[in-house]
Amino acid sequence: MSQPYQVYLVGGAVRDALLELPVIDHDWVVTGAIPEQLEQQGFQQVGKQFPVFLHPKNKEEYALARKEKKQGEGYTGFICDFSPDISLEEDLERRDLTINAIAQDENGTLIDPFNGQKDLHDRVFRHVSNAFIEDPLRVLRVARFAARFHHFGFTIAPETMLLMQTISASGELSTLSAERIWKELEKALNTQDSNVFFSVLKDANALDKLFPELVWKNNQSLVDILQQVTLTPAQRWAILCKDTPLETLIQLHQRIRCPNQFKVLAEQTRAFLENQRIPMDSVAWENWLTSVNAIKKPQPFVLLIEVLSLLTNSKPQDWQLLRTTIAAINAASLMKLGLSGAELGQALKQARADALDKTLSPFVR
Ligand SMILES: Nc1ccn([C@@H]2O[C@H](COP(=O)(O)OP(=O)(O)OP(=O)(O)O)[C@@H](O)[C@H]2O)c(=O)n1
Repeated sequence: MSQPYQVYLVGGAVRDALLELPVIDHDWVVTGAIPEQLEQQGFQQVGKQFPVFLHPKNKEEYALARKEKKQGEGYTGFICDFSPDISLEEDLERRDLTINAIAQDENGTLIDPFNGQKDLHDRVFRHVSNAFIEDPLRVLRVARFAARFHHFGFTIAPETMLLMQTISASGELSTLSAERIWKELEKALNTQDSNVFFSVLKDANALDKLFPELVWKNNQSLVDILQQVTLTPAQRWAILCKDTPLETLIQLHQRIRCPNQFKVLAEQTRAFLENQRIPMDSVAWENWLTSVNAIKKPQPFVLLIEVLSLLTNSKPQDWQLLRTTIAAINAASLMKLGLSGAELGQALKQARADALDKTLSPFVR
């Protein structure tokens, strides 16, 4: 007969509930079980190296309690032990921060062997154990949590910052994939204090290693601009990249495999600031023209105008006038002028570019 096993809620769900924040993802850890027991209950295994199972109904993640031993470089070089005698404490000990190493059993009782509740109360990010340095991604995670919880007044424990600097000095950051770096960066850009992400990386001596191309000037005016509540993550990225020369920015975007919507806006913004021009994507144009309310449903062009307005302290020419002008520039109106074929296409492009230039003229130096 199978042994009974225990299930605990862990990680972000417990932390966020204690901070009275909404909880979206639930991660569970299971002790005293072997994979077959969970499979018999309809759980589906998803991770091979780290045994993680999906709940048959709610699809939440259940991981077998585990201990790892680092054998190689980076995040992947682990030998993993997930035998059923691994205790909850042993599992929690290998987690990144004390505030992420609090578990809750099925009765709602908190199990907190590393005093995560105290650190939550004192607003401190503190590593749990020296296993922290075995995963270089944690430098980015701490920087991202620092941005997300900045308004709560969190600080990084000096001994944890020392470990982050140790990771940076080890060269292990170079083992992180572009996808993992982007994932953390994108989450940081979703917070209003995204500049904190970069200042923490700088303090950890990781900024030059992770984003050597970025020319980032951490001053109050940048922070004030980033604090605008209505900014989208892509707009924040464009603002953070404003001092990076266009050529270098293009290289950075290629290296980190930046998604198009972030890349285009940041490159267009920088091009304007350098008084260069990148031809506007015609699809973006059409979208903008056809959207009923450009503010409610921001299109790339509108996002660009907003960013340029903030960075240059100027206002664009009357938008409504631009919309009317551009709406009037369509194939039918140009055909009336006797244009057709390639000539018509070219004229259409030119007329739209002229109208765009006129609207954006206040931003051109
Ligand atoms: N490199 C990592 C990644 C994750 N964890 C542990 O796994 C938990 C779940 O990870 P994840 O879902 O990535 O992050 P959350 O802490 O839940 O935070 P959020 O989902 O809000 O980003 C973390 O709380 C932490 O205990 C860790 O120790 N080291």
